[in-house]
Amino acid sequence: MALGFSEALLLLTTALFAILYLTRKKKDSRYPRGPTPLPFIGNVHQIGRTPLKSFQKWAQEYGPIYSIKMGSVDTIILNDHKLVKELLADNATAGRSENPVITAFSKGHGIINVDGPTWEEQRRFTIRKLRDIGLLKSTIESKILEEVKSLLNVFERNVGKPMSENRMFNGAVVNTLWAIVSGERHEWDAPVEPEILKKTDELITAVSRIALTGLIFAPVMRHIVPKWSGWTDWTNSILNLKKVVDVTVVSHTEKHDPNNPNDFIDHFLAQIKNEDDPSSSFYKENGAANLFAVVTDLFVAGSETSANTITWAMLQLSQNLEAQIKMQKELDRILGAPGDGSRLPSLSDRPSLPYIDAVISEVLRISPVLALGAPHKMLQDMEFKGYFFPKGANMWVNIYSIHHDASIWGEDVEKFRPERFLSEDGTQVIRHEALLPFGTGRRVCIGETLAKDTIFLFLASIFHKFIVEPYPSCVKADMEPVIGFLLRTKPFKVVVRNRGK
Ligand code: HEM
Repeated sequence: MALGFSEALLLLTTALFAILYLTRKKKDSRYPRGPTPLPFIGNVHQIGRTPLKSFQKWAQEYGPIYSIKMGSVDTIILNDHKLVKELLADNATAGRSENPVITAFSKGHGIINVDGPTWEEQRRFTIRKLRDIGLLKSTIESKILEEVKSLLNVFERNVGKPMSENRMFNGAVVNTLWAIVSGERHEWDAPVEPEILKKTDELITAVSRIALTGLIFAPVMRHIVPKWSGWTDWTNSILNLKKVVDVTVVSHTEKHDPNNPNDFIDHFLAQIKNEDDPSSSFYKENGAANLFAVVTDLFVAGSETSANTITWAMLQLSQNLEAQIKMQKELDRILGAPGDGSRLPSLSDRPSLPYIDAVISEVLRISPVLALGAPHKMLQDMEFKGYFFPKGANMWVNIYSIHHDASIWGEDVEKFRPERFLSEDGTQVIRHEALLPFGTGRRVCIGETLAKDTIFLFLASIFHKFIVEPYPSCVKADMEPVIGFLLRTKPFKVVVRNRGK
């Protein structure tokens, strides 16, 4: 009897599943347990529309270390801050995924998406140079304050009008980073948007799209549905940003004075010029490729994360007027009452402003914008507390679940309460070991200090000058995050009033 098409398809699929099941590689019995995966898609279908809740549910079911399969990739999820700190300090966990969608961005260069000698060399150099630039007289602080002044003007022009959260801080944050990297400053609030801002925005939109279509978990889609999956926009946006960065690099090369570096690109060019070791990641063309990759890494890692965190702070403070007023009283004590006699905050005021520090920690706790950090890859087999982690497996830190664990933070874990980061008399900031918004260990974020300085100066300046209230339709805003490449707020509006008048 001849088989019909659907019977043949069913037979073929069953046979395929059976072959996959029988030939699957047997895992070491100490490999972490987890929900049963399907062939090809793994556990992707079980993650659903509320991934953070699915991850939390699995942690309750399988414990602080469990495993899932993202497509065909073995992925270990860590949910306990003490275990995370111990594990991520070990070089064996410091690799990065070889996902072709992600590596299209950097092709073996830069910091974020590479491991091995290139990563070590580029990371060490970038940390050192960001610190050096921060110590120079034209400090990072003055560059941030330039942007703060522009932002205050925008707020001033909008007093009494509804202001949408959408892209409220992106221009100012990208400009801060661009000023540090290239020494150039653009009017981001000008009628014609600067190219660097436009292209960074395009790239971030493209990243959000590939997070939504699932391209990262099923890279094969780039060959089958390149447009729909977001692959075409993703690769185009990389090329477009590269063109803008290249123009700036060329103009820096033409004017380059190795004895007088002014910005990050100048420092990098001097390093390339002095490098005579062919195995170095600064050597000739390799150095040039790393320059582009590191500059774009700083943008991608630094701009949306900082801008989104400031947006979360706006939302929380507009919804929690009591905390906002406390913050303003503290600011008035140090900067003077808002108005003609007062001044802008500076980084040296920070130790005298513990409440703001506590507000920033609480925002980073409740809304860690990189909720699952950045995936790590096991560089070698590892045995750890009775578990076995094989070389090549991915490892994610569930920062969100650690930050929302009632056994660590107490029953009011979902409440915005900056006081949890203050001593009883309110004068000292408490550093909590389970607060990990920047990750930890060998791969910890290199921009933590810059991000905290930026967030501090932006919030202190805005809230000293303005009262920020919810727009009437947003009085009880929905605080649930929108999940994509980053945790974002749902759309909301605020109205600002001048405090000094
Ligand atoms: C609120 C702002 C920020 C947050 C929440 C944040 C968070 C993070 C996290 C969770 C990681 C992953 C750590 C890991 O792999 O375990 C990371 C990595 C990184 N961040 Fe940030 N970040 C922020 C701002 C910045 C800024 C301003 C810069 C640079 C100017 C930056 C540069 C980087 C780089 C280059 C990496 C990769 C480090 C590596 O792979 O070795 N970040 N960040």
